[in-house]
Amino acid sequence: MTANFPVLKVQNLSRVYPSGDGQVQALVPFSHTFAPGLTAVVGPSGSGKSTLLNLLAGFETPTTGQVEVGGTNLTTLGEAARADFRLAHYGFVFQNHNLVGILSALENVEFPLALAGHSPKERRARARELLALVGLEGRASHLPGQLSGGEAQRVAIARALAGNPSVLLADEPTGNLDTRTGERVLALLQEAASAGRTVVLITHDRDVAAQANHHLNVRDGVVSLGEQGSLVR
Ligand SMILES: Nc1ncnc2c1ncn2[C@@H]1O[C@H](COP(=O)(O)OP(=O)(O)OP(=O)(O)O)[C@@H](O)[C@H]1O
Repeated sequence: MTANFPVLKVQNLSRVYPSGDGQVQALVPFSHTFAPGLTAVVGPSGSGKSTLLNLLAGFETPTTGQVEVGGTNLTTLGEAARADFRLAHYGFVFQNHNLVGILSALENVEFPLALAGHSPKERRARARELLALVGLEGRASHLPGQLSGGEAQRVAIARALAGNPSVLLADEPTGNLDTRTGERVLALLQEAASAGRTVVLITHDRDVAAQANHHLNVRDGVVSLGEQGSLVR
């Protein structure tokens, strides 16, 4: 069953970085409404994919334009309000998964729920449920260093889903994984997308891109709507 999650929309979004005496136009202004489902962002190295993801997350400030989720303009929120907004609406799955090394798998999944003010009992129950969803109920007490790469990535997905986010941003989440584990991680992201979330995934993998519902090509900072894999290296 799909839920109605708030829509992710960008208007006239661009980013210029200073570079030596000059400037790099990392992202040329573009407008787009992300449809619910899985969007693959593809393009050559240095084309602007990470810049786009960082802007969508509000980690970077746009040079022009804005990012909106459910009509709220992320760009004009102050730092603290933006952090709260992110906690409520976003989940992140990055390749180095950013798990907290001294916390167990279960505690890592609980972490965003603790920040969001859920009671210990409530967050433990939800974290257990999510670890089971990603097939890791047997690894709850493992530290990240005691998990395989694929297991750690699945913990990262469980953590990203903990706050029931509208928007899930993933940067090469299958990049380090063997084919079978990568497929499992992708299936979890697809499941999150088919529930009605907007999942935006950067990938260099043609097979991963082929499984997305929507495609954005980025080349020299220019974003275009693309057929699957047309610009994947
Ligand atoms: N903080 C920064 N300062 C200056 N230039 C930057 C900065 N971050 C990125 N760039 C430049 O902006 C362009 C886009 O970089 P970006 O990291 O978005 O590319 P990418 O498509 O994600 O590349 P890759 O696939 O290699 O990760 C590149 O030319 C890069 O050198």
